[in-house]
Amino acid sequence: NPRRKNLPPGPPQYPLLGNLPQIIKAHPFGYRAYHKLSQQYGELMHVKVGLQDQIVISSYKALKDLLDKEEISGRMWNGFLVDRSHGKELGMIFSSLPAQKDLKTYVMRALRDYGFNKSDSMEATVREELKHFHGRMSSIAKKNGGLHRMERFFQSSIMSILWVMMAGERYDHDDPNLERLLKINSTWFQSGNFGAGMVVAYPFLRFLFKEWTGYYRIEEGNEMIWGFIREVIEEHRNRKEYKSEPTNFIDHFLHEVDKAGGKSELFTEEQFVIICYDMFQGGFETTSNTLAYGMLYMILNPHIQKKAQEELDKTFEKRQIASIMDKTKVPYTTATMLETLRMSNILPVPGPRKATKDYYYNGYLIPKGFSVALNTYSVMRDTKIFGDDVDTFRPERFIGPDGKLNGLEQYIQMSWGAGRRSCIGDKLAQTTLFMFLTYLLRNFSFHKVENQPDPTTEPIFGMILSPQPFDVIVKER
Ligand code: HEM
Repeated sequence: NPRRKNLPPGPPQYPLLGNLPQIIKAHPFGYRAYHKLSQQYGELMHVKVGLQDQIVISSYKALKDLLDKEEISGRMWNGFLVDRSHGKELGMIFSSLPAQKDLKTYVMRALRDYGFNKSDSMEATVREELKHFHGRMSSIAKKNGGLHRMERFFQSSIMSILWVMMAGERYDHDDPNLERLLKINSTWFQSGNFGAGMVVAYPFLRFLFKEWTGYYRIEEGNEMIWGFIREVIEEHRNRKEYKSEPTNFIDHFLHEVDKAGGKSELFTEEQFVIICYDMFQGGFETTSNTLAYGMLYMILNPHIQKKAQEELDKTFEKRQIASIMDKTKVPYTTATMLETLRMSNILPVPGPRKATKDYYYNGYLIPKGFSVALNTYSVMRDTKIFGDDVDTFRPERFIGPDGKLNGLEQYIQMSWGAGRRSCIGDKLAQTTLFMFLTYLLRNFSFHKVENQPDPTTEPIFGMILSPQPFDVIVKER
């Protein structure tokens, strides 16, 4: 095939296996394997993951140049993703249909009416959550000498914040519905093990080896989440408020569904179920795990924690909750947050794009139908951008000689993708991270348990990375 000679370089392929042998040999975690292989094959690399052809983009420049191109603004939708939405291309994250664009625009506009992406109301929601969170942290500090096992610790707060944006009401930490939702999400995410990786490589395996591929967990998660959202819809329908003046996103959508009277492909209940699914999956595990990593890096680097606390003590009163506008007042703490995002990089290879048409870049062909992977891990570990010590946690790299942020922050923005398929939650995520981190460090301190080995920063591998559970001593300051 003459077209193939224009493909980007990549390792030689084996029949049926494609490049799986080289990928697995390079590193058991796919994203690190891509990092290693891309150092050999370049910023655009062609690999075959089992039966799936993929172009891997591994430099900041190529990502920046390519991600906003319409030709690669589709999203891969196969295997377990098809089952997630009943075999139909629905929702915002995984659909490549023209309707996705309209739906995303609608969701962002509608959510905005209820505070999403509006600085004041977003901060008010986070502030409210932090007030409750303080109580939780205080009681931890008072018990067992402050010893606490950090495991999915921030999930409930982050879900509460998201729920206020969507449903207009807050869940208490011990609300059984919140607990259910948290359990549902963890079921789905924990299925992202090696087996699920094999399901990506060979989608049909999921039907043959449900147990081995972990696919039964995905099925279980799907059932639970659809059920949960259907109950929410029913509850909102029974309340009937949506009929007159919707006061939250869910009611707003139901209002639109009724108005459309079955004539719209956007406003259907089935579409709504998948939108909620998208919001839970995109908006929840990501920010929570980044925050957990933040805590971990603080206990592993007490000198950095101390330096950030000194800066915060000079700038904020105890119990004062910072605003994202205060970022420049506390450059070192902001740099600590950026370094946390860089090092934890919880979505090192996010849900792949798909080329919907052929596209040429620097003479290389990205063929229609190929999957396109955004290898942000290679950006976050690029020694030409961040210096030789990319594997060290060092916030100073974001600070210039004048003591201010030096502009390297722009590279961290790639954590949220770019172009019309970029993340809708980057602002909420950054606001939450900044407000939580500043508040936590101003009011509490975090320490290693004496005589225990250092907790590892190696992640639990999954669709979204998370730190392994670790012990911490929390002290109120
Ligand atoms: C640390 C936090 C987060 C990270 C690192 C992150 C990262 C990403 C990335 C890399 C993408 C794909 C971008 C692309 O293809 O160009 C994405 C898409 C998306 N994210 Fe996030 N995200 C985070 C938080 C959130 C939050 C808080 C929400 C919702 C409130 C959210 C909702 C979404 C949605 C709906 C999409 C799909 C957009 C589309 O396909 O058009 N994310 N996110």
